[in-house]
Amino acid sequence: MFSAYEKEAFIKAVAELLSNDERAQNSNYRIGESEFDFGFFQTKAILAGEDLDVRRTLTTDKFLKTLAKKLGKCELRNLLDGKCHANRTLSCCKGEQQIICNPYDPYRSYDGSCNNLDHPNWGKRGSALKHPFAPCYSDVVSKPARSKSGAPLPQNRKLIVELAEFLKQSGPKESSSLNMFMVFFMETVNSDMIGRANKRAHCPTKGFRGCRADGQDRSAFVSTLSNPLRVSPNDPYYGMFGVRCLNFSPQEKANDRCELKHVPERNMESSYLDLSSMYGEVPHYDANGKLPLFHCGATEPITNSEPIAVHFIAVSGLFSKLHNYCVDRVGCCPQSKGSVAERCRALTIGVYQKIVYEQLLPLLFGEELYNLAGFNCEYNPYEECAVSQVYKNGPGRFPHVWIPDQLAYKYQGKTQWRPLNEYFHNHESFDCTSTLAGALETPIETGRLVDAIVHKFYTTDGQRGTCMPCIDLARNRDSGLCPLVTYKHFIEQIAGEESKCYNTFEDLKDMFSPELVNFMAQHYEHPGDIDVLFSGLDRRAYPGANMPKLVSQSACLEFKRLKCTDRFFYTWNPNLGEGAKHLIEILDFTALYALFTEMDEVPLEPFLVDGPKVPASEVRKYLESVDYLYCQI
Ligand code: HEM
Ligand SMILES: [Ca+2]
Repeated sequence: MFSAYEKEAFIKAVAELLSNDERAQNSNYRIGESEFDFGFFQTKAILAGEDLDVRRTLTTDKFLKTLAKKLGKCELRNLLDGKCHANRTLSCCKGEQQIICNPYDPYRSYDGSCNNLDHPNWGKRGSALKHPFAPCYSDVVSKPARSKSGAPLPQNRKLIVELAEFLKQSGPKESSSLNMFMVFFMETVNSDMIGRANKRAHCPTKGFRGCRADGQDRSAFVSTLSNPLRVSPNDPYYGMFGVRCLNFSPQEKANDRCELKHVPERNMESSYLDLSSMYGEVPHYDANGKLPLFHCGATEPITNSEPIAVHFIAVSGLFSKLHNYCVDRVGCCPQSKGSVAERCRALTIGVYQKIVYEQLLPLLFGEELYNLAGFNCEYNPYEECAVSQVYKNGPGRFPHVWIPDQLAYKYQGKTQWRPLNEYFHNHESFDCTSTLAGALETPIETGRLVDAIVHKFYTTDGQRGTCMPCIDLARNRDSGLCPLVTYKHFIEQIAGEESKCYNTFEDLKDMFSPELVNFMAQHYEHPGDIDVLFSGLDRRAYPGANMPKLVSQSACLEFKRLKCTDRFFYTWNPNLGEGAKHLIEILDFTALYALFTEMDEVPLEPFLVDGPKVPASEVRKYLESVDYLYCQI
């Protein structure tokens, strides 16, 4: 029957793609310009070279959904686990596009291809995330997981609102010395390793609707491009506005080889930490090798990303400005060989990787875990550079809870506290130095889910917004992630730790406070039902770490893989000159602040509030004294 199912799947896939294209053209299906969430779920276009991949993925998806109806769960699971036939693919997938690499090319590609010479596709933009173990869809292929009893999991928005209320009442009250600059830098890193892939059509859109513009109900124009979240009429916040529906867009999978296996989502960035979201998919420089820059140093791809706060632009702008600064310096050298743009790009990426691995990660993980994790690896060409599906839709989103209600804006030496949502709109009305200076002074929020993310995220009128943790939970469930305790066992196995079983809610006391255990017992049927997103509520932590234990273990695995599988990682990139190596040692955020902002005093510890500062002029003077190094990059 396989070939009949395949034919049927192909027809369904083509029909869906055609209908998506039609809907992208029809304004009834699109979120309108006057609506608060215009742009929030924006979709990229399916480009000419990507057509076939998208269609094959969708065909296989339809095929697997048919199998889910015809086969028993056990049979289907064995098939997708590869236990019946190795590497089985659909017949429509014959013929693979070959990428030819030049092993002597001294520079990275822009899409990540050819970083691994034996597997040119590894880490490339458009590749699949990875399932470290089989997902837990209730029908094995696509339907959301259910509770042990078979009942649906707790209702999304209700669970999040009640969790927010619980944390307000009895959550931990400690404060942190980490600042929001660090969070926006982490967001920059995140956007470099994971690119969102909402389901696409051939023309880009600012988002497809699932809800009516007034939010009071689902829209008549709901389609496969949207999957709106329900809100109860008794909702403590949205109830009074009559909002019963929140927009939400499902994401695209990536199975371009039509494999019969568990299929993860598509990553629209290269996985490598190569500033791909800043540099873009193809080189784009002026005649001198400089990046054309917009407000706060935004490159064109950064200008086109949404939803983003002006801080995110300003942080990535520090790196694009470094690129251009380098081009200016190299231009003054008596002789220079090779592409100036590419050598400055390699330097900029080197500085950025150094900050991530030598400054950010030790601070997040604490010394013990940092040393335990084995970041001192050598280049490993045998492992694929990929981000895991569970990290992306579960523990990797943990830093969202650090977002506060208000962020400081330090204009002409005076601090104003402004609500979060303001920074997402009219970016050009913000002064970039004041924005960054404010982020340095704003401590992260710990232990609470603030109204600015639970009710008013991305609002334009200060009242009606969307619910970011609800979107996170919806992503967790949509992508079929297995429960928290399953993931915990998986990590424990890797870390060589002992595992215990969780049969009763009481058993959770090793990782949750007694009050939280109570909360969970009131909402879930069984401890084994709790969603992995709540790994962020783990109260255990490694000594000196700034993240909960399970989250930091998860992040460790990802960052270790991204480093050790990168042939051009700055510590072993043979194509960096002596000047570049030296500059990478010298340049950090203190230097970038001194060079590219108007601050009189710049922080020595840029990720901490109230850290020590030094006069920017002194830093600049020192940096000028090493300008000669640019001639040897
Ligand atoms: C103020 C800072 C941040 C804002 C406003 C923000 C906002 C968002 C938004 C709107 C999404 C898309 C949600 C969806 O449709 O699935 C998202 C996704 C995500 N965020 Fe954040 N985020 C921030 C910081 C961070 C940080 C610091 C991290 C962790 C390093 C992070 C990790 C993620 C991950 C893993 C995803 C899913 C992948 C993706 O869609 O890019 N975010 N974030
Ligand atoms: Ca990248």
